[in-house]
Amino acid sequence: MSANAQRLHIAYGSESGNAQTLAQRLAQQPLWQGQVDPAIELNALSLAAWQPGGLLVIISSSFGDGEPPANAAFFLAQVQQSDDLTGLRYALFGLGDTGYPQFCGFTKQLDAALQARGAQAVIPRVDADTDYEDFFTQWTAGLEQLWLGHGDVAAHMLLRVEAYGEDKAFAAPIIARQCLSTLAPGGDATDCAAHHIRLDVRGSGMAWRAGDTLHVLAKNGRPLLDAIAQWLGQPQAVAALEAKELRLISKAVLRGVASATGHAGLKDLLKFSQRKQLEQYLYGADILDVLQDFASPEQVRLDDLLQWLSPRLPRAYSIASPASSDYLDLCIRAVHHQRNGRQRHGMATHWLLHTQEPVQVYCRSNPGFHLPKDPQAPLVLIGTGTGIAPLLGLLREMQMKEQRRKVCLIFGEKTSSHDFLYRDELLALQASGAIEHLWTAFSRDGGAKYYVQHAMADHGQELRDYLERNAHVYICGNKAHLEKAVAHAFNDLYVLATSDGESGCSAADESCEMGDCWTSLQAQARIHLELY
Ligand SMILES: Cc1cc2nc3c(=O)[nH]c(=O)nc-3n(C[C@H](O)[C@H](O)[C@H](O)COP(=O)(O)O)c2cc1C
Repeated sequence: MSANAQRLHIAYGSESGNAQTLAQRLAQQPLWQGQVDPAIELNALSLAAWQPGGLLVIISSSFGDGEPPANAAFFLAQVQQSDDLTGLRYALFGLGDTGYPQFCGFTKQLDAALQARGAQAVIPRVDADTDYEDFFTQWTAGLEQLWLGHGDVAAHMLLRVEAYGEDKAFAAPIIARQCLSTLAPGGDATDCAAHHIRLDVRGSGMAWRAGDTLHVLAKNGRPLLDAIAQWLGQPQAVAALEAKELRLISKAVLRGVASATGHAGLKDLLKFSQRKQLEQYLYGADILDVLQDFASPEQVRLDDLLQWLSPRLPRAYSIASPASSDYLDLCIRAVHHQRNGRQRHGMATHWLLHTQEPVQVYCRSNPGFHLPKDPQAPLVLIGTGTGIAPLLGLLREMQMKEQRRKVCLIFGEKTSSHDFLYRDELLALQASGAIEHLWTAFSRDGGAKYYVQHAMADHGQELRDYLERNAHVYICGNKAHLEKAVAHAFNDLYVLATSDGESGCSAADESCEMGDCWTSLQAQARIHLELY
């Protein structure tokens, strides 16, 4: 192509500068120097003055509700007013965010409008998510191939993130279930506390990064549906309630039941002053508990119940896999308890552990738990139980990107013999140097209780070294205790160091003004929390 003196015209639509930066970077590629003009805003491009033989390269974001950025809206109008654009050859790179319902809405609309008028896409349109660097690199390489006359590579390049969500989930088969806990001699699979689950998402175009969450739309278990139908005396309730949320009971449901029954105890429980008692009551309760405890079947109509209950809610799990791979790993804990004579288990967890059907899933971004931008920044990873999952995701993503950071991992669980989750993989990462320090805190290994905060205190000097080198701290685990315990342990690192007569910190490190190390780390956005 270069031999026949083609020209490349690069135009962008950009609100906050991302597309503009990419367009400018593209214009600077050495391959087409002398045959490219500086990148311009899309609105400055005149289709009436278009010279045949050029290649139009458009990089644009979408804004508002899938609309053009302000500096691109006029170009779309020009396209829409054109009758025939045959002979116009273009490549279109869309930037968007799958968090918006109209993902890449503008660039999809522009692509359709250009094609409808006979323009020819030399590379299929790109739909890129916020993490667009990889796509941009591949797309640029495709353009270069095209420029050199190897159009085939580019013509078959499909760089598209699919925007999945609650209304459009991906059906992912489960291809592995594995017990992560070492079972006691004679123990069976029901004693297994933590499980590794692998989902096959090949071909889905699903995008995520380590630290993101997977949302699972689980089905309600048949025993619960049957029991509610039996209580109501209405067999049709099974099908009617299938898509309803039967476990996470909102106040709106309780108000509905209270108004239908006039139950004084339930009305009391709904008072603001009773909010602690209400929280306790609802912990582990399902709608059948509420009906049995506060209503009789003749007081509740199925139609009313359907109105009170919300659609079933997705359950979120931390992803343990690196960015957008073929398989998506989870680490989940099986929870069981008895209440009102019925055996209970976590709805989605039970579904993931037992279903033979593909599971409806979609990813959601969790930017607060992504790897730090600075590729040198060391990491302090602290996780308890299944809280290891996103930390493992970060470690695996670093491996994939060949990032060498200093990493220390503190893992807490009950016993070393049963609960050292992902033991072999973690030890292998340590042996390879990907983890510099691996400290475990097994609380029930005998003697005094030993938790992650104790491991932190025992390795204070190493931790202070990490913090002074601007380490980022990632914490995942139990909402009730972990954050507080770890925050105290960080503060103590400096209090103790100072009382020992060591400064424990360099003058350059603000985090070392650490009467309050924790607050200081938070203010510097170096604490990343994922608590549940
Ligand atoms: C207020 C706002 C609205 C947005 N609306 C959409 C949208 O409807 N569809 C989409 O795919 N992305 C949407 N985005 C994401 C942007 O397209 C994305 O951040 C892009 O990288 C911005 O590129 P730019 O800096 O070149 O404008 C929106 C972002 C913001 C801040």
